[in-house]
Amino acid sequence: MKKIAELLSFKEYMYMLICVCLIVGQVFFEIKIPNVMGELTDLVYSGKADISEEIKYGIIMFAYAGLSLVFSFLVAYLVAKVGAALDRRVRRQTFTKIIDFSLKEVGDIGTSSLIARCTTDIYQIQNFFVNGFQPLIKSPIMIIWVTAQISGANVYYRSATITAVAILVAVLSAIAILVLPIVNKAQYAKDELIRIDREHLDGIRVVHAYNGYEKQKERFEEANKRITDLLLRYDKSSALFAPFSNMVMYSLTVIIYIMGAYIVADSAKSLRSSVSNEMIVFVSMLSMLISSCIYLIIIMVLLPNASVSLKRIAQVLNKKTMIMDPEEAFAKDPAICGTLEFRNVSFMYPGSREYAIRDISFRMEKGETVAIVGGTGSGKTTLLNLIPRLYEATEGEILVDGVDIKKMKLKDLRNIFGYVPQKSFLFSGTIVSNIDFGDNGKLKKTIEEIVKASKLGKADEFIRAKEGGYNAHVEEGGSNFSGGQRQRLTISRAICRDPEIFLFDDSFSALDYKTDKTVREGLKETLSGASVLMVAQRISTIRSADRIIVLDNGRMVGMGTHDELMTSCNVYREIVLSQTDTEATG
Ligand SMILES: Nc1ncnc2c1ncn2[C@@H]1O[C@H](COP(=O)(O)OP(=O)(O)OP(=O)(O)O)[C@@H](O)[C@H]1O
Repeated sequence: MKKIAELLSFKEYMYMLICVCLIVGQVFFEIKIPNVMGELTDLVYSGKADISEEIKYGIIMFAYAGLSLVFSFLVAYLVAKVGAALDRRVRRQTFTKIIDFSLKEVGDIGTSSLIARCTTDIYQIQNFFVNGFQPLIKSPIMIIWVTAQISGANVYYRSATITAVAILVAVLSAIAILVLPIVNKAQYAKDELIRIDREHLDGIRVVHAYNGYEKQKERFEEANKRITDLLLRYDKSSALFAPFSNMVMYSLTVIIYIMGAYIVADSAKSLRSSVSNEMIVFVSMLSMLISSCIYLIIIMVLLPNASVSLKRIAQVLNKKTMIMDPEEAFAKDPAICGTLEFRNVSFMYPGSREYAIRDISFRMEKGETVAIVGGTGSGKTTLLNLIPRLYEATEGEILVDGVDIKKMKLKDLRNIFGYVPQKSFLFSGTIVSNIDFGDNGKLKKTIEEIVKASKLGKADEFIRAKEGGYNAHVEEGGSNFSGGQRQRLTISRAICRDPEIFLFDDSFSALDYKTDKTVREGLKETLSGASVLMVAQRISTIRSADRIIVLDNGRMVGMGTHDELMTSCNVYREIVLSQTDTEATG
């Protein structure tokens, strides 16, 4: 809450203050109306009123009602203005926070939940603020003011009112308390629904190819039913609000009229007009009092929705980012570049009890090409992900250019690498915006440099063949490109970054053997200064590496050249033999 409150500017706080003043004005004018009505009734009973005087009272009441309406409109306008600004800032703040999250924090909350929090939860908060602010401030003021006004009224009226209000508040508050856990569950059930939708869309090819509709429908239906049941329970509980409140209000009005009738009958004839007048004014005040109580309680029903959303946003904003800049950053020596060292590095995924990699030590010199090979799940990707600190090593040290990566500014560290992930990822935009992506602390790339990188990544030819060439549109996830084309574009992106160290995570797997070879040779010739750490499954891809690291079950079981490992490392030899002769020998 504090974090959200901090997002408002001084000017916006002033707007809120003005709103409060306007609401006080609104209440003042609304309360004036029954008082004027009382005076008019007195006048009518006295028999001294002429029509012009009655019209005068009518105009006064009309003016009060009009002023209250204008004030209400001004409040709504200012609140909408502040609400829109708040909405925008909460959205920005949440997105900025998520951008800083490491894979661990994203995993902790879950991608679908993060999407829901950035969209529906922020909307709930904004909606509550815009629609709830006015009644939230106005109702208590109205209740206090009206109570003060009717405090001098007949003791029977007062006792009946106090009893009715007490019943109303107790019952409606109990309903509101009942509703809170339902809202909480419904919000999380929505996350689950988004997760299923997302998964279905991501895996749509598999669903179609495997006729998996029924299974998907079942999963969706299950989650959908859960959310419908919860919403139904919420609606059923909230549905009691209006009828119950109306019942209390009408019953009380009837009770007051019955009491009034007895009181008038018992009064002296000369006092009857003023006693009936008191009753009429009291009933008008009463309707204001009860409707304010109802508004306040309706707000209490909407509040759980907003407060759950607020809590979910606060969880994101307060989540500690585990991977961040050190307090005192270490500037690396510019003369040393392209070296990488692992010192007894181990890593365990959050929530896992087993090490994904264990006690890894090696050193890569500038300009060297080191390949990592190993069976499925042996820890190759994990090892690579630790270098740009996508995850934090559990034990040991990783040094880049002689500096512990934890002591470097994240931006400086990541500027050193050209990272190509296992799954080629393209952003929606153009080819140019995808190749020239991010910031590497150097000058913005020229189109010539982008083309040069694309030529090296063997992407230039198909880019030119595309309609629009380098400005061709890239759809979400790069879905209008083939797997191989996506891989070449992501390789070109890494080359364009002009890094000291390339990190390739099985980045040549979707290329045919010839292209794989040409790209690697091109890289070696043109970027002879850059070091390369590459994960690859194909022996033909890694065979010419200066050194090959063999992983097995997270442990390093061999290191050396292809020929050395063929004689010294069983695991390596088995991998080579398991591949066809053509693949193994290139
Ligand atoms: N996010 C994660 N959470 C928990 N465990 C994980 C996670 N990612 C990977 N693992 C586990 O860590 C181990 C190493 O996985 P990793 O992806 O590094 O293997 P890999 O050698 O790259 O495999 P492949 O060749 O199949 O890509 C595996 O046992 C895997 O199940």
